[in-house]
Amino acid sequence: MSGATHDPSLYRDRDVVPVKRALIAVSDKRGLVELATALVGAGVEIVSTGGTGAAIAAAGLPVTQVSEVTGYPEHLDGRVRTLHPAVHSGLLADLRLEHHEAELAGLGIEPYELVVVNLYPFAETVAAGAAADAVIEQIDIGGPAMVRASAKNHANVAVVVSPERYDEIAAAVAAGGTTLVQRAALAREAFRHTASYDVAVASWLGSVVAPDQPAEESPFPAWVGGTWTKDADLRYGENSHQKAALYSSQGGRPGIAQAVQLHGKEMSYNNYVDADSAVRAAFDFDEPAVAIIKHANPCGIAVASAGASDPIADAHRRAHECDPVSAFGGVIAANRIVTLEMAETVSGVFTEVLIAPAFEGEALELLAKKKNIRLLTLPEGFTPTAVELRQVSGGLLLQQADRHFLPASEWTLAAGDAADAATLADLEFAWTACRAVKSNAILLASGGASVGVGMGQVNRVDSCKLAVERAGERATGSVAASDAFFPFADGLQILLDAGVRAVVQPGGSVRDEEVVAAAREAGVTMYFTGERHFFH
Ligand SMILES: NC(=O)c1ncn([C@@H]2O[C@H](COP(=O)(O)O)[C@@H](O)[C@H]2O)c1NC=O
Repeated sequence: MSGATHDPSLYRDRDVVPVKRALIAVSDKRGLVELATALVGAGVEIVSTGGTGAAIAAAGLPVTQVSEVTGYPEHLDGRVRTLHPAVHSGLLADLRLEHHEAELAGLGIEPYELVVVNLYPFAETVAAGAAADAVIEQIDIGGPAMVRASAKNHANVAVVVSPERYDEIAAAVAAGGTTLVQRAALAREAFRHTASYDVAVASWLGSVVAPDQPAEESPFPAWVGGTWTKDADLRYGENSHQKAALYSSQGGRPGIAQAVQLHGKEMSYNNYVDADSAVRAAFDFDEPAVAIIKHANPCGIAVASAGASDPIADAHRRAHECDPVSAFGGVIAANRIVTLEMAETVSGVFTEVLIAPAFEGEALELLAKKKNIRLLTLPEGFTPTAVELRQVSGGLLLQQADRHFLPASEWTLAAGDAADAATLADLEFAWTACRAVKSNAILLASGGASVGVGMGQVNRVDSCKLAVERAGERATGSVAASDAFFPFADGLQILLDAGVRAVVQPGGSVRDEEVVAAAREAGVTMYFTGERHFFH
């Protein structure tokens, strides 16, 4: 229980607070000298920690070292510097209260009206791969303590945690002081900053130094922290009556949210969802690949054919040919640089979004002539998501992303003759590509390109019908992949009747014998992978 009285009549009004004394301790020294110059120009006394004070003094500006205020040298390798009542009482005194003012004066402690702090670069040190002890030294203790104290006391103190606010704060100081509204906004920013910092520290300790369980028991920690900052309000959500916004995860790996838009109208909520699916599908492949997505499902997916003169253009052309009707208004992802040749084929089709690692100059120039297409590049350092989070009411599901594609060498031949190399390559392509198709998924492929996709049906028979119908004549001689086992022979029979020549599926149904017999009777090769690719 705090000792505060909370008697509203005791609080004196304080809106504009003139700044007479500022405490500055910053790791990131960008803009420091300019800010200090402005403050000194406005008659502000500056108190600073070692490195910050040295930088200010080197600029020829007057500065008081914090050790002079505390009467203690900075000690324990700098672990204790500002952690002292002479500092913290000056930050926490609520000068709206007469007795705080009197107590502070009695102790001979002077208040601060401005605190400028940014914290030790913890996340950057982790990212640089530093050893645990070096990382621990970068857990800032004194900084967050000052930030939190000043933010709590924003009735009296303005706290600045970002160099982006320096101009604004210098202007306020010069104009006579900070306003309560301004200080409250800065306090909000300050607590978000320390909260994000603590999440980063807690996550690192929980995953690197002291995992909750041995990794072989569970790769998932007992606690998951995360903070996200808003990038943009979107025009609307999945539908126009739903409001929506895009957030970036702080400290996470860069992904679709950080993609750079080079051209076109604002990205919509559905554009982001589909672009994410498209990128994920294209990056399931190591070889040049293109995925065309509609409503989170591929309507075409292909890798470059061997010896293609322009591999990514070839992959796109063949992905498009899978289902040109559905590709209208599609979202395309390429896992290689978009070439002029690919741009030429894309420009002939109405396309919502094209996202890729980069664009050749001429490709960008050509596509940018089209008003309706959005062109995006993936952020630097992009890698496919390794762990997926999904919200469920009241909680969150975490799972490792499905990026495990058993090669044909690990499959079991269940029916027919062993496939030749070309057929096996096609089966491997189909098996990988069908991961990107919502269950129940059936994908027919030929020559490293999908030719018919049956997606999202609540029984496998309908997925087979859909895949065969979409493939038309191309079903004959194609190969098929099924994301999970055939529970009966009926779905498979549809594929066999359509002329499919080889099938890959997990196997494992109680009626596998019936299913294998149907394949044998049709003289069709069938492999079991022993692993499925459900996708919801
Ligand atoms: N130990 C302390 O009392 C302490 N007080 C302030 N700091 C941090 O020291 C940094 C500034 O140090 P310098 O001015 O020496 O470059 C800031 O990031 C600030 O958050 C401290 N460092 C760590 O906890």
